[in-house]
Amino acid sequence: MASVTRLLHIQSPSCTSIYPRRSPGLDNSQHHIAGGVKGNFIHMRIVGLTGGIASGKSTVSDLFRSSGVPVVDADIVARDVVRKGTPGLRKVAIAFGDDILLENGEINRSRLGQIVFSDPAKRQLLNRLLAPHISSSIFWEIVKLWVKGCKVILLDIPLLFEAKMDRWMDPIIVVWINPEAQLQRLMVRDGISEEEARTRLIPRLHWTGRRQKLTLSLIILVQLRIREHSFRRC
Ligand SMILES: CC(C)(COP(=O)(O)OP(=O)(O)OC[C@H]1O[C@@H](n2cnc3c(N)ncnc32)[C@H](O)[C@@H]1O)[C@@H](O)C(=O)NCCC(=O)NCCS
Ligand SMILES: Nc1ncnc2c1ncn2[C@@H]1O[C@H](COP(=O)(O)OP(=O)(O)OP(=O)(O)O)[C@@H](O)[C@H]1O
Repeated sequence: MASVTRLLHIQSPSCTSIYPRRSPGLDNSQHHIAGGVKGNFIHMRIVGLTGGIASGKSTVSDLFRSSGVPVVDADIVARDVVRKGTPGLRKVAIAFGDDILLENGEINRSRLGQIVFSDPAKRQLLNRLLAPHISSSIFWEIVKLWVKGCKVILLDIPLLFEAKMDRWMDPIIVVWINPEAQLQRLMVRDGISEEEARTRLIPRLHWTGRRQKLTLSLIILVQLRIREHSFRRC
C-alpha cells in the first residue's frame, strides 16, 4: 500500500512531534530549518474522502490507514457529539422529542435515522443542530494531528461539499459506485429492506460540477485498489 502515499508525493506519512528536539550542535533557528514548527505546518496535507452512503468510503480509508496515514472519520465524530450528556444530544432531544432516546438515555440511532432519512426538512434540521459541534470537533482532531507533526492526514466526511470543507482539502477523493450496486451493499450491510435502503440514497451535491477539485489519478487509483480488494475477497 505504499503506492497511495507515493502517488500523493508523501515521503513519510508517520507523525513526529512538531516541537523542536534538543540536539547538540543545533541552535533554535537550525531546528526550524531542519523541520520545526513552520515546516510541519506548511507541509500538512489534508486529503478529503467523500461519497454516498455505503459507497465504500471506509474500505478506501482503511487503505490509507494501512499506509500509516491518520484518518479523521466524521461519522465517528458525529457519534461522539451526541453521546449521553452532551450539548449535542440535548439539542437533538429538544428538537425531535424524547422518542429518539433509548431507555438508558442514549440516542436511538435507528429511530432518528428513520425520521431524518425519510424527511428532508427534518434532516436539514438535524444537520443544522449538529454541524457546529461536528465542525469544531473535526477542527480539534486536525489540530491534535498537526501538533503530533503529521505530514498527511485523511478526512473521511460524507458531507464534505455540503459543509463547504472542500476548500481546505487537496486532493479530494470521491468514491462512486453504480447506484444499484450501492443499494445492494446497503441492504446487505445494514440488513434493511429495499424500501428503507432507497430512502437512504439521498441525492447529494453533484460531484461532476466539482470535477476541477478532484484528482483524477487518485480516483482511478482508488477504483483499482477497490477492484483489487474485491478480487482478494473472492
Ligand atoms: C441519522 C443518524 C442518527 C443515523 O445513524 P446511523 O448509525 O444509522 O448511520 P451512520 O451515522 O453510521 O451514517 C451512515 C451514513 O449515512 C449517511 N449520512 C449520515 N448522516 C447524513 C446526513 N445528515 N445527510 C446525508 N447523509 C447522511 C453518510 O453516508 C454516513 O456515512 C446519523 O447518521 C446522524 O446523526 N447523522 C447526522 C450527523 C451527520 O451529518 N453525519 C454525517 C457526518 S458529516
Ligand atoms: N470493493 C468492494 N466490493 C464488494 N463489497 C464492498 C467493496 N467495498 C466495500 N464493500 C462493502 O460495501 C459495504 C459498504 O462499504 P463501506 O462500509 O466501506 O461504505 P461507506 O461508504 O464507508 O459507508 P457509510 O456511508 O455508511 O459510512 C460494506 O459491507 C463493505 O464490506
